[in-house]
Amino acid sequence: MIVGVPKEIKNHEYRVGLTPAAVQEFTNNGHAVLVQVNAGTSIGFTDDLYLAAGATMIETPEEIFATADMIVKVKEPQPNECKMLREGQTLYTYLHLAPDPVQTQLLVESGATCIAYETVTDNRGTLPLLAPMSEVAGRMSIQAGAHYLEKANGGSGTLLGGVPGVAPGKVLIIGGGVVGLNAAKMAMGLGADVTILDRSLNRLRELDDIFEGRLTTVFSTSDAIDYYSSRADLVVGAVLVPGAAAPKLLTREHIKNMKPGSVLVDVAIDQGGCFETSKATTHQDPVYIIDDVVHYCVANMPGGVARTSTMALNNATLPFGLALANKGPKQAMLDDPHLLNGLNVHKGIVTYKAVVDALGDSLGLTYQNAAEALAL
Ligand SMILES: NC(=O)C1=CN([C@@H]2O[C@H](COP(=O)(O)OP(=O)(O)OC[C@H]3O[C@@H](n4cnc5c(N)ncnc54)[C@H](O)[C@@H]3O)[C@@H](O)[C@H]2O)C=CC1
Ligand SMILES: CC(=O)C(=O)O
Ligand SMILES: [Mg+2]
Repeated sequence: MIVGVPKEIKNHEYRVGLTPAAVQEFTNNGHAVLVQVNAGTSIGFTDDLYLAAGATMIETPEEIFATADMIVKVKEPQPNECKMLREGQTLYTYLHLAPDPVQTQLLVESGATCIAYETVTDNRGTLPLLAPMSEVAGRMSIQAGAHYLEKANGGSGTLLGGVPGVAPGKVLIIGGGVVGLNAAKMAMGLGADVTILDRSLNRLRELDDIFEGRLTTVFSTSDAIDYYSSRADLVVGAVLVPGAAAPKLLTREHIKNMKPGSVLVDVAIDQGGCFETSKATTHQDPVYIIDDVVHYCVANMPGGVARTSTMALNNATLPFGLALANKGPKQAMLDDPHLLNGLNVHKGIVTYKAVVDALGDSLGLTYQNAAEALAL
């Protein structure tokens, strides 16, 4: 098949869908790969490296979208990219549709087969194509939080690790999955006082074991959020209900009761955010302040460390990408229920239940099971 890799166009998004090493795997399997000129140059993946891996370099995204059977990207397609997709073409990338009616409508209209990295599953019940970026974003959340706690950056002037004789800063992490675990590792490494909330008791047990009791685990209730957020210097939003819009767990009232100069990092913003006052921001303009609380809500945090993130993402996406190319998308999904779980839209039908639950009424969508839709 012909695989196309356009340059990412979201604000300060320097990741790229395929590394040169991944391109080599596709060409070794007999596929043609079209890569947009300069798609990876800024992170050291030069056009020469792609050429050496067997890619053909293409000047414009229009030509790539017009020619490729499968488009491999990182971020959700922007409106002008959605309009270039067509029936019979496969899109393999992050989508995050539940909080995004505009993109959902455009993908439905395109007729394309749209596979969302973030809803592909595995045998362990986790999300293997989301996990690497959650590892990155979880680690970055503490770096970002520490930065904005500095006085000159709008924060209270608190050092997360404290110093001998001065207590460390308090970090509250809401959601103890992959983002939460990685945020905790970084915060503990800095010497902060860390509390994690989760709805899963089993997950809280695992976290207690991993950190040998050195952090506080608390079952997530609104009462617990009330208590711990009012004392926190930094709150990281890290909940996920797969494919669905994030629940708004930290309300405007909670935020009013927080200490002035405290910082919120809403990593869950790509699913709409889990704080009532969150709205998506960019790497160029990452923060805003409401009720004296700094809000950091960058929806593509891993784009900030694009070289590490591109390699981490490709490690996870490559096996499924090769299956899609080698078997053809339909057979690859029918053979692998975990990949089939990634299918969100096919021939104008939304095949992911949580997306229809979030947007079905407003967009007039009806749900159809992914395997049935593929048979059409
Ligand atoms: N902004 C960005 O650049 C990035 C955002 N993300 C997002 O971060 C979010 C978290 O992702 P992961 O950690 O990989 O998910 P995960 O599935 O590993 O963990 C989510 C955790 O939230 C918990 N949870 C669900 N409802 C809860 C509630 N009401 N209260 C407390 N905990 C609750 C679950 O039990 C689970 O442990 C997702 O929305 C993901 O898309 C991930 C990477 C980059
Ligand atoms: C997961 C996601 O949205 C990102 O890595 O940008
Ligand atoms: Mg206040």
